[in-house]
Amino acid sequence: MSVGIIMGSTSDWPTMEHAARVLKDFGVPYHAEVVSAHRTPERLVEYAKGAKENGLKCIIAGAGGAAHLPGMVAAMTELPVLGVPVESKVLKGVDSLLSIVQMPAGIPTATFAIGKAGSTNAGLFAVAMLAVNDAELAEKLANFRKAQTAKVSEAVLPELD
Ligand SMILES: Nc1c(C(=O)O)ncn1[C@@H]1O[C@H](COP(=O)(O)O)[C@@H](O)[C@H]1O
Repeated sequence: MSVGIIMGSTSDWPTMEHAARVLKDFGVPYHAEVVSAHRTPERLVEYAKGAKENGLKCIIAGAGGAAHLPGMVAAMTELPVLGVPVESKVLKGVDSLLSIVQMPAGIPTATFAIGKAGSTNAGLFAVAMLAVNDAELAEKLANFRKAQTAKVSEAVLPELD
């Protein structure tokens, strides 16, 4: 049981490391690497076609700008692909978001929020999918949610002067 994390460039790591952090914290094995539909198209084909037999259960794919990576991976595997739009400099990630979200019917690609929140949630979503068939992981996820709720409930706002 392991999760693949891929990204179009090393420059995406500050965003994609949040997905990796979630998986690490939940004890889910993952393998992160750079694969680009544009810059390493042959590597992409090899990665996507071999993903299932290499033991991956799902793939978290992050990319920025003309973010074709998640959709192209989804085109070549039946594994669930979770797309993370990385915030781009010029268009603030709206380009990445729209590139990932508007897939043609037949090749579903889950799309998360732009940036850190999306990457974190993609990690949590992968955990939730794996937890369906893993009672120990399901318990960890339930405990995480309880702790999060408690933290928010106990939050104290500052008094005004
Ligand atoms: N969107 C893609 C793909 C792809 O979709 O295959 N490959 C690289 N890129 C994106 O280009 C941006 C700039 O990359 P550089 O920082 O390397 O110039 C990154 O956000 C990357 O995800």
